Amino acid sequence: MRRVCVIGAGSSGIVAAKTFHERGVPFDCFEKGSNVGGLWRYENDSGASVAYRSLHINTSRAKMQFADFPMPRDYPDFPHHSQIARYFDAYVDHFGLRDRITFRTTVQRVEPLADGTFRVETTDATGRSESRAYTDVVVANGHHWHPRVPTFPGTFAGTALHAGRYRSPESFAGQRVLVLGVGNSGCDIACEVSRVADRTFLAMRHGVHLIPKYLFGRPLDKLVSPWMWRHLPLRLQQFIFGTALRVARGKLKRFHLPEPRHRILEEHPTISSDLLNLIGHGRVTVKPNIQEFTGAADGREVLFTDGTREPVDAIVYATGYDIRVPFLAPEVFEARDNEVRLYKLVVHPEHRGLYFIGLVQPWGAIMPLAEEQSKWVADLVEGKCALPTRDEMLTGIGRDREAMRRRYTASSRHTIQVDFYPYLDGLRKERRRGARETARAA
Ligand SMILES: NC(=O)C1=CN([C@@H]2O[C@H](COP(=O)(O)OP(=O)(O)OC[C@H]3O[C@@H](n4cnc5c(N)ncnc54)[C@H](OP(=O)(O)O)[C@@H]3O)[C@@H](O)[C@H]2O)C=CC1
Repeated sequence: MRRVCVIGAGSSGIVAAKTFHERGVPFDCFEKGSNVGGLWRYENDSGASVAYRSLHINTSRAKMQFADFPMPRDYPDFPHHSQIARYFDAYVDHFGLRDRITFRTTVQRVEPLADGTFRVETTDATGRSESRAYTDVVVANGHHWHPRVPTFPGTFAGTALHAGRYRSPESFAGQRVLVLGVGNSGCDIACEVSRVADRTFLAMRHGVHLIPKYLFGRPLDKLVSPWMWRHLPLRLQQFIFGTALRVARGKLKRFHLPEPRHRILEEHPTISSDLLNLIGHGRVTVKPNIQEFTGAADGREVLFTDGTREPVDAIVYATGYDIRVPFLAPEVFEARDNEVRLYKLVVHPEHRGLYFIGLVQPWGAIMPLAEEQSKWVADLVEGKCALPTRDEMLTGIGRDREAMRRRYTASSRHTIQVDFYPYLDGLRKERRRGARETARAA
C-alpha cells in the first residue's frame, strides 16, 4: 500500500495534494506555516515568503491559473499577491483539501531507507516530534526563499539587505539607495524605491532585454501564441520578438542601459513597464557592477567597475536565490551552484519515490507545469506509468541540461530554466511513454 508525504502547501504542494486527493491515493501534506500559498502569502508565518507589499505577478492570470480552476473574471491581467493568495485559498476549499493539510508542522528530515521507503520526521507547533514511514515523498518547498548574497572587497557601513527581506519603500525615504541585480526583483524594487529615495542606483553586471508587461496592448504572454513557442525555430522567434521589442521600446542604449551580450530569449525574462520611464525621469541611475567598498564617506562609498564612485546609505541585493532542501542530507540531494540532477527536473534517479514539484523556472508561470508534474508523479505512484532505467534517466538529465546550457546564458539563475511549452509537452510525452511501457508489461 503506497502512502505519500507532500512537503509544503505553496502553489506546487497544493496541486500535488489535490491530484493525490482526487485519485484516492493516501497522502499527508505538511506545511510549516498556518496557511496555504507559500511565497504568495504576504508575510507568511512560515518565514518562506519573499513577496513585497506591492508585488503583482508578471505572468498574466490566464497563463498562471490551474486548468480546472480559473481565476475570477474580475481579477486584473496581472493580479496582486493578495489576490493570488485568495485564489489558492479558494482552490484548496473548492477541492476539499484544507483538512488534508497539516499546518504549522515542519519537516525536519527525510531519510531514504534500505527497503526503498522513507522515514519522515516532523515537529509540530508545540514542539512535538513524530516519525512516519512513506513509500513516496514529494518535495514542494519552493526555490525562492534562501537569499544569494554576493561579497565584494571592503566593508560597507550602511544598511544592507537582500531583496527577499524587502517589503516596502518607506524606510528608504530621502536616502541614497543602490539596488544590485537586474532580474524582476531588482527592477521592481528600484522603481518603487526611486519614488521616495533621494537617489536610486540600479547596478548590473550585464545588460538584459528589458520586456514590458504589455506589447501592442496585450499581455506579452497572450500576444505570443503557444504554436509559435512550440514550432518556430528559436532564431525566428528571436527575430520576431526582438523586432517587436525594438519597435515598441527602442534601443536600450537610449536609457543608458548596457546592450545585452546575448540574444533575446536566451535569458530568464526581466519584465518591467516602469523602469524606462523612471530612468527617463532621472529617478533611477544605471550603474555597472560593484567593484569594492572603498571605506570612504564613512564607509558608505561604493566603487563601480567603470571607476565611478557613489556614497550610498543602503544596498538591496536583488541577486537571486539558492536552491535549498534542508530536510534532505547532502548525499541525497544538494544543489551546488544551483545545479540539480533530477529526471525531467522531477524524479530523483537514485531514490525512486523521491519527487520534486515546481523546481523549475519557466518563461511563463510555474503553476501549470506543477500541475502536469503532479499528474505524472501520481501516475508513477499508482503504478500506471513506468520510469526509464537509472542509466537512461542519468543520460536524459545530462542531455536536457546540455540543451538548456546551450539555450540560455551561463548563470546560476538558469540551472532549472525550461521553455514552458516544450517542457510541458515533454512531460506529457514521458507520461504516455511510461504508460505504454506499463501496459506492455501487464
Ligand atoms: N512580479 C513578479 O512576478 C516577479 C517575479 N520574480 C521571479 O522570482 C524569481 C527570482 O527573481 P530575482 O529575485 O530577480 O532573482 P534572479 O535570480 O532572477 O536575478 C538575480 C539578478 O542578480 C544578478 N546577480 C546575481 N549575482 C550577482 C553578483 N554576484 N553580482 C552582480 N549581479 C548578480 C543576476 O545576474 P546574472 O543574470 O548575471 O546571474 C540577475 O540579474 C524569478 O523567477 C523572477 O522571475 C521576481 C520578482 C517579481
